Amino acid sequence: MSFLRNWFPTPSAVPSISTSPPALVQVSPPPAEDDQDDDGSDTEKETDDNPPAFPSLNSAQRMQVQEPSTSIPKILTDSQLMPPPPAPNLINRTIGVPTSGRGGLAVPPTTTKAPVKPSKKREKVALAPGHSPLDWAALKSSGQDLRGVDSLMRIPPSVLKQHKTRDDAWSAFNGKVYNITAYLPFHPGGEKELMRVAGRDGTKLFASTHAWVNVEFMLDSCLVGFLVSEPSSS
Ligand code: HEM
Repeated sequence: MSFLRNWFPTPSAVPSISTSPPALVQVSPPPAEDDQDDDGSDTEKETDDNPPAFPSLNSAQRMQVQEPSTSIPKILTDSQLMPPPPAPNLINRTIGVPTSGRGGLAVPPTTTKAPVKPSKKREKVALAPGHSPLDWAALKSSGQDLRGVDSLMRIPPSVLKQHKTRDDAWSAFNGKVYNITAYLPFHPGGEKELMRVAGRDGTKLFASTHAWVNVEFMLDSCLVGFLVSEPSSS
C-alpha cells in the first residue's frame, strides 16, 4: 500500500477548494537513491517504488513552464538559415571592369567578342543511293579504270583546261592532276561545287573549303599526271 500513498498528495499539500485559488503544485524530484545495497540484499525500502517524475526532470515541457523566456531553439525558415551573401567589396574591383548587372565574375568586355560567322552556309548535299563515302572507297579499290589514260602525263594548264565537262572533268590539287569525273556523284559537297574546279587548279579552293580532307588518298586511283608549266613556244 505504500506505493499508493506516493501517488496522492498529503493533506497539507492539497489546497482548500473553497477558500483560496488553486496553487501550483511543485513536484519535487524523488530523493536520490542511496546505493548502500550494492551487496544484493533484498531489504525492501519504501523509496524503491517511487514512480519516475513525469514529465522528466530535465524535459522540455518542464523548462517551458519554469522559464518561458529562455531560448528554446525554434525552427528557422531557409531564408533565415541562409542570409544573402554580403555585397562584394567594391574597393577590390578592377577599375574599368563593370560589376553592375553582370556579377563580379563576368569576363572582361575586351575578350567577349561575338564569334565571326562564316560568310556562306555550307550546304549539306543528299547523295544518291549507292554513292556514300564507303561506296566510293569500294569503287576506287575495285580495280576499275577511273583515270581514262594509259600512263601518267605531264599536263600543262592549257591541256587541263580542255577537260572541264561533267563527262570529262580533270582538276589539279597540290601539283597532281586527277580525273574527277567518277568522283562527282560521290562528293559530299555536291557535284556543282566540285565542278567549280573542273579544268583548272583547285588547290586554293579545296584548302579553303576542307583542308582536312586527304585528297591524295581519296583520288589516288584517279591520278592522270602532274601539273607542269606551259612549254615555251620557241
Ligand atoms: C576532288 C576534290 C575534292 C574532294 C576529294 C572532296 C571531298 C570532300 C569530302 C570528303 C567532304 C566531306 C568532308 C566533311 O564532311 O568533313 C567534302 C565536303 C564538302 N566539299 Fe569537297 N571535295 C573536293 C573538292 C571540293 C571543292 C573544289 C569544293 C568547292 C568549293 C568542295 C566543296 C565541299 C563542300 C561545300 C563540302 C561540305 C559538305 C558538307 O558540309 O556536308 N569540295 N568534300
